[in-house]
Amino acid sequence: MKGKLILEDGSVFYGTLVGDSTAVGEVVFNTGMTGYQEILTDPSYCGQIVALTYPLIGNYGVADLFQQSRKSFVRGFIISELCEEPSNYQCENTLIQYLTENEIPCIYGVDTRAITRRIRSNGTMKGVIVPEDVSEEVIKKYFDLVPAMKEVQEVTTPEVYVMENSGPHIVVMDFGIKRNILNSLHNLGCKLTVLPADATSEEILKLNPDGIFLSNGPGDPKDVPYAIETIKELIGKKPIFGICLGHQLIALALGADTYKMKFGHRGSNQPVKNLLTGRVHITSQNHGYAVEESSLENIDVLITHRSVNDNTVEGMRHKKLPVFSVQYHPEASPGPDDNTYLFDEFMALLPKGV
Ligand SMILES: NC(=O)CC[C@H](N)C(=O)O
Repeated sequence: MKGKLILEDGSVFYGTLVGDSTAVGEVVFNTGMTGYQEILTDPSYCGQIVALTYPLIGNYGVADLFQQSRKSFVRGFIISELCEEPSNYQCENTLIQYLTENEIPCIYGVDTRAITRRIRSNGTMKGVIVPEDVSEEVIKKYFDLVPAMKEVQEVTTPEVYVMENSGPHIVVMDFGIKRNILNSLHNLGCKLTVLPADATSEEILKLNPDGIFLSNGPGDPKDVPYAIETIKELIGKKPIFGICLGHQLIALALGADTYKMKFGHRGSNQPVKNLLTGRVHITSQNHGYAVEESSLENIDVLITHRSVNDNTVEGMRHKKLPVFSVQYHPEASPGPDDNTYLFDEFMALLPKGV
């Protein structure tokens, strides 16, 4: 079926819909050449319509192995050329079938580079995907739909679960965690107890963990004030490591501030400088908010990493307490393995970690 994507600035892009896709969300772009299934199932994209800048998507199909969470939480997907004949030894299904079976709205055959240029000039915008004949009036109604601000509640685990192991015990606060973060910690021997986002500090400390991990997740970090309060109560009591949303929540809990970036960082080729070693690592990223550097001035933290592209804060460490975090995704999936050393650094902070 023919369809269109309408952006908040009034621009319209015509293409083909998978099924009779309809979607409304914040339109963002990802520059990764591969990893479309990991992007689809990364809960941090909940509430967003993702445009992929790489021109050919679907060419290696989909497989359960790449799944990063129980389902896809993206509101929609925008593709230039959708490959319907994948070729790969791991391929279990075609992308188009996966999108259809999982009812993920998608428009393809559109100029994703033009869309990206719009977003880069105007900043992240709301967008709507609809069949071609849908009237202006209905489209306006979609735009007026206030996006649900409860994304973390939508993606977090509904119940506590444990991944057994013989090493240190980590409590994971799940704000929308990617499977490869859990696997990265589990592969290092950690026993993981995964708690919902609204777990209290008493519930966490009662488990007497060796360390606490704060996950990635969707939306504005300021939309989860209850988690900020919990983290305030945990800082200094146990070693803490945070990734992406977890990093932003640590900053807010320490009294620093976060802000919305113009169009964010999403892709698997983002250069980040480790200021402690001087080395530049290629990183996988997916974030639209960042920690405000000036707000860290009077707080006891050291900026440890910076984006080489725009100098924004990409990592920090408390000067006295065992708390550190990064804005990017060291577990990759998709992306390079350059940054797995951060999980080793977390292990080194734990009483039973090495
Ligand atoms: N990957 C993440 O955890 C994203 C964090 C936050 N939702 C942001 O967009 O900045």
